[in-house]
Amino acid sequence: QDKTSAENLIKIDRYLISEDYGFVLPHPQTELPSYFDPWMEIASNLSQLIENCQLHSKVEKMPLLSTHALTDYKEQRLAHLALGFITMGYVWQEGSDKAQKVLPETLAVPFCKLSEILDLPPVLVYADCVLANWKKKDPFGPLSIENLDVIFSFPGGETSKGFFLVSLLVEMAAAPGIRAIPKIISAVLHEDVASLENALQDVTSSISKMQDAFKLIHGYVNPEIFFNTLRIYLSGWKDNPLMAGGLLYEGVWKTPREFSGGSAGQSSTLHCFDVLLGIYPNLECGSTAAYLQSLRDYMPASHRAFIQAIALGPSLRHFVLAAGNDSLQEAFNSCVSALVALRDYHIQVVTRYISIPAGKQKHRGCLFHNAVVTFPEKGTGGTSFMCFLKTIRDLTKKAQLLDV
Ligand code: HEM
Ligand SMILES: N#Cc1ccc(NC(=O)NCc2cnc3scc(C#CC4CC4)n23)cc1
Repeated sequence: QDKTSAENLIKIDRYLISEDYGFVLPHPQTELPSYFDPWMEIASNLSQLIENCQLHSKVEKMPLLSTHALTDYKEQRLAHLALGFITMGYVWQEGSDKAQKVLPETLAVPFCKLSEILDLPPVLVYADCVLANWKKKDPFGPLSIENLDVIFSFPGGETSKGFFLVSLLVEMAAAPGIRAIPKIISAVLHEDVASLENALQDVTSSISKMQDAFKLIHGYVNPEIFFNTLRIYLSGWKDNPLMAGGLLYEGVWKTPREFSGGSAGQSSTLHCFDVLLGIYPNLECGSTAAYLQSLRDYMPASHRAFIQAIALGPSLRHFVLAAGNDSLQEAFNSCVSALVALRDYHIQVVTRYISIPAGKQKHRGCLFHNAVVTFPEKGTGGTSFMCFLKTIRDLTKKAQLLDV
């Protein structure tokens, strides 16, 4: 009885996770009822409005709209996405050293209302601009980068679009791996070594396909534009020296509130593989563990619950160790190695897209506005997020099962 309940606990469709798209929102809505045109016009022309310095006046003139009409889940995700883009544009349009400290109530009130409904924070999150920010150009065409487009983008044009679409394709490549997780859990529960080995191979091949998709970044994202333009718009207002106390959400809270910048640490995919394989950044890693844990609050509630359900399930590691079966152990270890390779590749990309452009940056002060604003700045070389990425990569390596 408890086996079937554990198996029911882990069925992905209960968590708004798609068989084909994983955590990606399938076929996102791209339009809202015309009542919301004031929001959609601004969000759809954000780069132009910023470049022509018209964004502020457009937002000030925006009517205070009610979110009552937004009853459908995909409408709510689209509205949170649109208001998220407008908010980041509004706060950062004068550059990272002249942040807007007050968000007008015509933006703050509906944005916070929608955030409450969706259990997301009132800041642009990964689930918005990567998972829900896409459409096919030709609806009957393939899911290839040439046939995909974003719904909204920031200044930096093709680079902004490329960054979100490449991340989307990596998330789509993860779908077979996510789909294999319930199979792994039930194989462990039924001590079915053969099915377990197959399901682990599905995860391994899915992770290597994620890395293949990742390679597209070099053709679609320009390092200088990423670092000097796009990065600014992903920044948040937590522990941010220039926004002490955070952003004032007018008409919502009387005092300013802090929220972290967008981070891919908010992607549920790697959290799932980490928990499945027993890669827990434990407290000895200090800020890494706390930081990763805090990122789960920035995920859709149902995705967060799925990660929790895996954590509460049977331990895959213990079962593989106890089985003492070489080929099973190899299947487990190749899964871990694929994850290490993906994180190694990611670190190389971060070096090319952040460390090198940062090194060319004349005024070093601008480095303050990381999207990850939770680490004290240590200057470019040992810059804090690089330590975070290397810590989590090294933790992944340690998850290998040594020959017993
Ligand atoms: C120009 C390309 C990229 C740059 C500069 C970049 C940079 C970073 C940085 C600085 C972090 C540290 C935490 C944060 O600030 O979010 C991070 C974390 C992360 N990034 Fe990226 N990233 C890039 C592309 C991607 C892509 C395409 C993916 C695939 C989905 C990805 C997945 C992740 C994940 C999962 C984390 C959390 C840390 C981990 O679990 O290893 N990144 N990235
Ligand atoms: N200097 C500097 C510096 C520059 C960048 C960062 N961090 C950063 O861009 N995080 C976001 C990220 C990392 N990897 C991936 S894939 C998709 C996304 C996304 C997104 C939207 C924002 C939710 N991301 C930190 C420091």
